[in-house]
Amino acid sequence: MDKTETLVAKANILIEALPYIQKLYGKTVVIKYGGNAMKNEILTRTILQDITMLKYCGVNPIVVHGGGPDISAMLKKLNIETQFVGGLRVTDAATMEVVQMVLCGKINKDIVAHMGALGGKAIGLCGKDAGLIRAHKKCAPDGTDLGFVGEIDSINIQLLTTLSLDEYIPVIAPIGVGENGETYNINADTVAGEIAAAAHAEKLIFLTDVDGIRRDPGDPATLISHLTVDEIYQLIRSGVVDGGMIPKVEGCIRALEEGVARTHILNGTIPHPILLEIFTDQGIGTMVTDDV
Ligand SMILES: Nc1ncnc2c1ncn2[C@@H]1O[C@H](COP(=O)(O)OP(=O)(O)O)[C@@H](O)[C@H]1O
Ligand SMILES: CC(=O)N[C@@H](CCC(=O)OP(=O)(O)O)C(=O)O
Repeated sequence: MDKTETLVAKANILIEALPYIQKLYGKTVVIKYGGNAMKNEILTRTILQDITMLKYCGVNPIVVHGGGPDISAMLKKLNIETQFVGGLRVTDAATMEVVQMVLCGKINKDIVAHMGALGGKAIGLCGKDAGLIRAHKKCAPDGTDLGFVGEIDSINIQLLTTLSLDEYIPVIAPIGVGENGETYNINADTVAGEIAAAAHAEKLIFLTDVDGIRRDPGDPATLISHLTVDEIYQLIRSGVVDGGMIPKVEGCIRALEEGVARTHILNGTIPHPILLEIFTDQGIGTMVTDDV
């Protein structure tokens, strides 16, 4: 291949993205970046590059991040025991302080700084900023006292719209604020689902540590590329979808209820998962929609 042919081949790759960019131009894409997918700095960089690239293509990404493993590691260092009930961390006052420090003080600021270094105007927020996520104490179905675990009442979507229109990329830590200023710990998947629903986003993407939903959770060859909401309910009932996957599919269902067209569960431990999903025909991972 001579120099011109190489340049034309490069240009063609860019041009292939055009129809996908046209479809998403000016639309909102909510991306949940899970703690289990955040472990490798080089891969994290490719994800933050993808998000920055989306913004420069005229798409409005909103990022919600997790950080469960980092919270657990910090609690362990501090000799604070941690317990999960139904996938939610039982959060007493001491745990809440650590959750807030790790999510808002460390992970949120690290993501914002990395995205800033890549040229993205990332702005770090938690639910306390301008009442972004209002919440009240959540009651577990079995009556367990979950402490400061929150249930979402409302999302200040106007704040996110304003920031997106001003070219910012909101990066949100999943902490809610109560009526009297209480701090609440909320599962990041739940926050992402509610924000996608409130924003009437075009897409909701969960980046996790598996390639999507599998018929046999231990066997990568059983990846399911498309599921409807009815099929998801069957998979939950049969125990195939379990543990940390449950809040993700619930987030998908919540977003679909509010008119979000497509929701996806993707592997965040491979390079450029977002661009691969958005800018290629085949897509990757599992797509959940409300019809066939
Ligand atoms: N049917 C399934 N297919 C794939 N993974 C599943 C399934 N059911 C449960 N899981 C589990 O869900 C996990 C992802 O959730 P989680 O660990 O909470 O990730 P994150 O930190 O990204 O939120 C997977 O690592 C896997 O162990
Ligand atoms: C109530 C509750 O469980 N909150 C989560 C918030 C962080 C989170 O959801 O992080 P991942 O997405 O990495 O799991 C926690 O304390 O771990």
